[in-house]
Amino acid sequence: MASTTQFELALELIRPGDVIGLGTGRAAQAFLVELARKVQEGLEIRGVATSQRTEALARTLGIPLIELDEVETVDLTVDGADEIAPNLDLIKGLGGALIREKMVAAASRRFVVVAGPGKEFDRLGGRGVLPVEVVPFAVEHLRRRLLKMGFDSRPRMAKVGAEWFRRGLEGLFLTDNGNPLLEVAVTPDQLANPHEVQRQLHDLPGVVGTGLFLGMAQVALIGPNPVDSQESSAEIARVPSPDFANNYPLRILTAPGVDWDQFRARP
Ligand SMILES: O=C(CO)[C@H](O)[C@H](O)COP(=O)(O)O
Repeated sequence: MASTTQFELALELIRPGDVIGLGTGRAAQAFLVELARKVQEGLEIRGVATSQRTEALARTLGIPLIELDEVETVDLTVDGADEIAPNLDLIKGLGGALIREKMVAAASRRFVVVAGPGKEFDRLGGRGVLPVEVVPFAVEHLRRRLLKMGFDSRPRMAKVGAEWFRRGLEGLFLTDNGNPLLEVAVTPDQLANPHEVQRQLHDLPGVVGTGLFLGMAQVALIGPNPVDSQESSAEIARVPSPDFANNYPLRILTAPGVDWDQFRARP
């Protein structure tokens, strides 16, 4: 158990024939590398990618892919998170894939978060940023509407040089859906009732979706994540050395009402 990583433990939840939701971000991609190894050894699964970036990496690694359109349910989704609250409410989407990630998670019988240190917060909003995807029409108008609701925001700008950041009009970052991403400043007090905030934001015409993933994750596996740069997929291919993994305790968090042993056994 000492040298088990969060990615190896997530792998143990997979059964032959499963459809696996493939998350986006460093932790999700480290899981992809482990999954690819199992596929090479003969494990038969099909993956549903949550972003173009993940799709490209999965293809490179030889993981068979299908579209979400082809299935009603995904057996297991493994994805990262930006914030994990004690009840496993999450903030996701700082990697820009929140809408597809949420669609795949919503279709999943089981949704497991893999994360490195630093993602756990006593209260949602601890990191101070909530990603919100909006339509490209009248972004400044939308920002003013948000400000009147008490939410300051700024549009994410395209990062030149990182291949997965698509450059949009006026230098805005655009998601895989072709939409800008607003980084909304939030505090734990503002997110004290995250369901209400979710409702308010969804009620605003022009908002496509938020990075609030409420009541969706059943398990979070927190452990070493050795990938500390998103600058190239070469970085992503780095996997934990046994020594690195040994130095971090693996922690298993469950949502209210979820028992790890039952979850793991999966009838
Ligand atoms: O939601 C996400 C992408 O939209 C990522 O899962 C989240 O940003 C965590 O990424 P990382 O594992 O790189 O810290």
